[in-house]
Amino acid sequence: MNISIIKIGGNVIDFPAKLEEFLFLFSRFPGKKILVHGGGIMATKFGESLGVMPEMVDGRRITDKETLDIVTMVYAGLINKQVVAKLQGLKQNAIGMTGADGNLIRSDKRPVKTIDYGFVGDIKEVNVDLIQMLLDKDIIPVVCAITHDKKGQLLNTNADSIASELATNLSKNHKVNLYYCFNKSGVLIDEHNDNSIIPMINEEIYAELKKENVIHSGMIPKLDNAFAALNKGVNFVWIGKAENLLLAAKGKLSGTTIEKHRYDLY
Ligand SMILES: Nc1ncnc2c1ncn2[C@@H]1O[C@H](COP(=O)(O)OP(=O)(O)O)[C@@H](O)[C@H]1O
Ligand SMILES: CC(=O)N[C@@H](CCC(=O)OP(=O)(O)O)C(=O)O
Repeated sequence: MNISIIKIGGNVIDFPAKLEEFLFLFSRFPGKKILVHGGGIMATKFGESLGVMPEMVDGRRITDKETLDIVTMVYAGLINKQVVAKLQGLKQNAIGMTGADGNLIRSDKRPVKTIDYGFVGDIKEVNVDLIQMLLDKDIIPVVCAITHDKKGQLLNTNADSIASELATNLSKNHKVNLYYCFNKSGVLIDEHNDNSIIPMINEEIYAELKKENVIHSGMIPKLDNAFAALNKGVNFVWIGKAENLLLAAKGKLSGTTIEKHRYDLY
């Protein structure tokens, strides 16, 4: 089976017109598909309105008890259910899920090393049978950034990592394409110039551009997840603008394609 995993983040979700447009394009996306969403911007705003200030380290949210409650309400509640309702309105039979639902994604609380991330989960197991069952029935999983430890504890897990792990686990039995949609045209040479797209990136170019600080902040975990997926058997990984999703699906140049190692280093 060919499966497409499509991820959207806070920069699309937080703008109603962009979200509507994206969901319309998603509804037109052909074949078996899964939507993974974050919503970090909304969680930050909602937290701040309740006096809970965000703390991020390397693109990951430090998640204390109050923050876990907030992200659960925002990701698993408001965003997930609104997205599912909108997809139903577009005649897409979507089902909203956290990692706890049907034991979809089990994770371990990240061990404390130099930093205590709190209730943040690192993914250990994906219930691929459940996804297979849903896709076989033409039901579209809409997966949010909340997982569980199977001992009763919910955990906050970066949505880029969820998309990458779902893709990797499904690629053992299927041909999987992974699309990271965000607010820019792709990985850029100048992040303020949407025309400066790097059409293809491999790990050598990535290392170089990271050293030069051309690639930084949220793009680092995104690319780490993208390369991890490709190296573990995912067929195709793309990073680009949400509105170019269908162009990417048709193989038209529109964003950044992740490439495997091309050269041996002597
Ligand atoms: N070279 C680069 N090209 C594009 N974006 C970059 C680059 N370097 C850093 N970024 C930043 O990474 C961000 C994307 O990461 P993130 O905010 O985590 O995405 P998402 O919207 O999926 O949550 C961009 O909005 C941009 O500010
Ligand atoms: C542990 C961790 O950092 N979790 C993320 C999950 C949401 C997310 O990934 O949202 P975007 O895709 O919108 O960035 C967070 O709470 O910000």
